[in-house]
Amino acid sequence: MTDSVLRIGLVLPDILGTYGDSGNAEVLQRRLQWRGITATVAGFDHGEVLPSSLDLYLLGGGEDDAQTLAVSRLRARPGLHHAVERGAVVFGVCAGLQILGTEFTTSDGMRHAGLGLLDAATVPGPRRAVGEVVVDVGPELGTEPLTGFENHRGRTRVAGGSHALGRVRSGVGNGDGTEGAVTGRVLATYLHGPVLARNPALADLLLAWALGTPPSALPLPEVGSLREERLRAAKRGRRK
Ligand SMILES: NC(=O)CC[C@H](N)C(=O)O
Repeated sequence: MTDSVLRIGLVLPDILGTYGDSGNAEVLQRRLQWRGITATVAGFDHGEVLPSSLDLYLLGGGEDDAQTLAVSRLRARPGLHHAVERGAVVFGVCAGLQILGTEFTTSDGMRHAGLGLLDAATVPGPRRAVGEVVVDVGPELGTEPLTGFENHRGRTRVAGGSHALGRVRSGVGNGDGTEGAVTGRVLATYLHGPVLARNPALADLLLAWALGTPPSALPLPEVGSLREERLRAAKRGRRK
């Protein structure tokens, strides 16, 4: 972070951003603003060059074709890799998770190289995973349980260079009981929502990484009660 302004970039919002994932940028910006910290949000469409100088990058979800186009654009230029080498924070959702991994196979059986920023490989599952998810976050990150909505066919195996974000209490996630993947400051999940609106602790974890220090507490009781309600709803609607 330079000049006391945190710079947030939406990566290819024209093709990656199903289920309002671009709203994650708004959540981060607003949570900083409430603490008196200025943040800028800029979107970089697929015709534009993605700068490597930003503090925090967001990748949303997308259909198979959209994510195949996205990965070809991102592999053609080293912007995101240079940013990660500089210590920037990267947050991916669903297709974003799959793209950040080493490789993914789409529903048509085509295998595509990923960006290799996470040690995670994705193959199609037997059916789409659709519904509410609750995730118990691993002790490495230690935030409260996450809630979100998933809609994906891919199943992801996290290997030794990354660790899972957590374990699913309900829902499918990666498909083997785990959810998401993390390497350093690159973190990804299957959860839509926008997930950072539903899980402020995760938003603040990303902000702590980007700021280099945990942001001040932000007591918003209504956000807490909404979270409790969603956890209860996920329990009631638990999938078999
Ligand atoms: N919601 C998404 O981003 C879907 C990702 C991917 N196309 C899948 O179906 O697995």
